[in-house]
Amino acid sequence: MGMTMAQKILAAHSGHAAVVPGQLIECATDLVLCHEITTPAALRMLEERGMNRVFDPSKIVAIPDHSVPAMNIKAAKMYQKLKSWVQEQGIRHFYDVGRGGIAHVVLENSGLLRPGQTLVSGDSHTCNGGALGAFATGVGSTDLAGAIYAGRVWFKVPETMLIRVTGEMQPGVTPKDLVLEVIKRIGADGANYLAMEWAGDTIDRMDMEGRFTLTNMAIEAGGKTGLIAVDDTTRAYLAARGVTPEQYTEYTSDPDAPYKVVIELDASQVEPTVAYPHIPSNGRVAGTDRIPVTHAYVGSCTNGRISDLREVAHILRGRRVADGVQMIVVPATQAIWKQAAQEGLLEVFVEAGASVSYPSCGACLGMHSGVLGPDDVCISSSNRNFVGRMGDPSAQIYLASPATVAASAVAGVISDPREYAAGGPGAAD
Ligand SMILES: CC(C)[C@H](C(=O)O)[C@@H](O)C(=O)O
Ligand code: SF4
Repeated sequence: MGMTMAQKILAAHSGHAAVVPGQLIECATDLVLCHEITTPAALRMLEERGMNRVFDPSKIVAIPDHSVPAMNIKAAKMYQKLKSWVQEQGIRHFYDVGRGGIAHVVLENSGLLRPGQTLVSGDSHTCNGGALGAFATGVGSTDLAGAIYAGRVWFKVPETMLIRVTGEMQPGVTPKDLVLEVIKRIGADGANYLAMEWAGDTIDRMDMEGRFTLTNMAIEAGGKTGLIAVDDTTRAYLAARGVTPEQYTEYTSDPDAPYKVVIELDASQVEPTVAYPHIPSNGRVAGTDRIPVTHAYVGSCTNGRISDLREVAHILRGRRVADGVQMIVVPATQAIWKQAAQEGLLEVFVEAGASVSYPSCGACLGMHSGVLGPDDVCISSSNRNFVGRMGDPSAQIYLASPATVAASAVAGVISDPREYAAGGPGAAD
């Protein structure tokens, strides 16, 4: 019996020639990503036991991103804790405020995360990194403490769900719509503890940014991680970041790999999709109900990348955000912010009446910089629409692609972005 990519990576990190789904292994971690929300708890555990050390300072990547710049004293203390630990332990890969941004997106772009590696972090969207052919997953603070101290974690080897996507996406349809469609089909627990491996000609043609959007949302279906095999697109992406093929290992699933389930998706049949409150699996076709919105948010580790911002600018150029709608655009990292500025995208957003914010998780999880009030209705490019996720529990969150968010911001009601192709409603020319 062959092995899946997930099995092969885990076997290589646990000293076994082969592993089988369900097997408990002790696995070496190549990278540990640390942010200021969950790391302090892990550090406290280690300190209380006199175990305050790191297994390898060059394999820890520290990036404050959730509550930065600090909005209150508690947040300032968490940031201080991360920063003082970084200094005390000689951690080299520290992306301070002003030099980083949302951790998952900073990491994917850094050249530090490479195919064949294992990555853990105290953050559920660590699965994002799986688009690079790495086994990347979120862990709790106790496992995080173990990883920081010993560079090892316990895993149960997951079974794999193969999602084979074929065909051309219609214009106006994006990877976000594909992943919302898959989660709608399988349910928010449809991939519980499964590795979600994406393949097929649609994925082969997709750029890395779109692939990260797919693997990022594995956790919204309960997945242990998302995975995409390395191809020329991945290799070129890594080469552009100075990573050479000798620095990584490519794993692919065997033809007779034991997939638990195979999902077939015809991309040409997928429409712009919106996940209605309060669960990401509650997808419907965008614009079916023209629901009035008070807020529009573009950002997060799912959809705050440069290609997302370009799509938003494409719709906003020459148009205005509807009166009564507060739109915020949050480039995911400093580098993306700079790129967006150079391309004139930020000017388009400001001209349209949107507010451009500094890179952070703030609005995505209702911490700062865009918290929703009672009964607010937000169309969001993020990944979670749980009760209270972005602020008041009575607020309603609808998840969608950046294009759908932009179209809805202009219309003032949830809309199909295909109506906003050049020359559509409100266009300047
Ligand atoms: C704060 C953090 C632990 C959390 C997570 O793990 O996902 C956050 O990033 C989120 O998206 O809800
Ligand atoms: S952007 Fe949102 S989903 Fe991503 S890590 Fe930050 S809070 Fe979590």
